[in-house]
Amino acid sequence: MNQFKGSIAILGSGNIGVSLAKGLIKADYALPSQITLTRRNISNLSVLAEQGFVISADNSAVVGNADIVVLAVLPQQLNQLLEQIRPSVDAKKQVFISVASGVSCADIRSKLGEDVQVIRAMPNTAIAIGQSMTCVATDHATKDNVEEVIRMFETVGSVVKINEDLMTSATALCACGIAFFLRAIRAASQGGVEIGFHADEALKMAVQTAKGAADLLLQMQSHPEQEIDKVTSPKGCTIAGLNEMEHNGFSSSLIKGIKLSAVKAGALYTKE
Ligand SMILES: NC(=O)C1=CN([C@@H]2O[C@H](COP(=O)(O)OP(=O)(O)OC[C@H]3O[C@@H](n4cnc5c(N)ncnc54)[C@H](O)[C@@H]3O)[C@@H](O)[C@H]2O)C=CC1
Ligand SMILES: O=C(O)[C@@H]1CCC=N1
Repeated sequence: MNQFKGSIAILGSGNIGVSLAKGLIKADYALPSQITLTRRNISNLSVLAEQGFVISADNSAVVGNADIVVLAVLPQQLNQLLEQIRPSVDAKKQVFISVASGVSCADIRSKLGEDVQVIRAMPNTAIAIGQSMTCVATDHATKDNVEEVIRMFETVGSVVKINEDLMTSATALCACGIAFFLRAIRAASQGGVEIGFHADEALKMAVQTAKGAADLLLQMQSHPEQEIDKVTSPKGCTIAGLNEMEHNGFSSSLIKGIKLSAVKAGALYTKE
């Protein structure tokens, strides 16, 4: 695998920033010494410093030395960050990757300069273990820069390039989506406890069952209903349980939740 040669800055090293940093190292895309992590309170990053990452609270200085800059603060923290780094931006040197929900490439260019290269990426927290579903979009970045960003995120999971206007939908389905599936696994394990298993074994069983379901679809390239049909014996216990769940709104609640998350994902940022 071709290691990235330059320097990466992750500005805002919270949940997703740190997950990305860990994933890139695990995938051998870069060495810890090539990645600088910033955060307002850097004492929270001391464990990562021990692992060889460069740690800083000075966003502006870090941007000046970086080739790839990942913007990983909350949407409501972004404008302040962009103001801090603007003096250090060199449109010919850095490529900006924003993972911030609901902030367009044009919004970022309007703060950093119209000639700046901005690509949006929407990963999920499974990026820490190389299993992210990441959607990538841009409105103007060069083909070479988009290809490098796709290569970067492909080292830590799957990538789909989408139109920028679908980015909030991707946020709901994939970035929020991991929480929805995690809650479903938790609920299944709670059901397992009610029918006789200890919590730890119920969780283990639910996790492996969920993993098997996902892998069946990935490896067989089949449709969920095709696989469900193989489980539901006539007059059997699966169809009884499944229909009871549907009567209680199982699919409907998932669809409604995803739709609400998509609306919210587009409404977290104010341009000022
Ligand atoms: N958490 C997730 O699963 C995903 C989050 N995102 C996006 O990633 C962004 C970050 O989300 P989280 O990691 O969940 O939030 P978080 O709150 O865990 O991380 C944000 C970090 O930025 C730091 N920060 C704030 N202002 C700063 C500044 N001026 N300089 C340096 N650091 C600063 C905060 O101290 C915090 O550690 C958001 O825009 C969110 O929409 C995108 C995909 C998935
Ligand atoms: O909940 C959020 O707002 C962020 C964006 C997608 C995942 N977490």
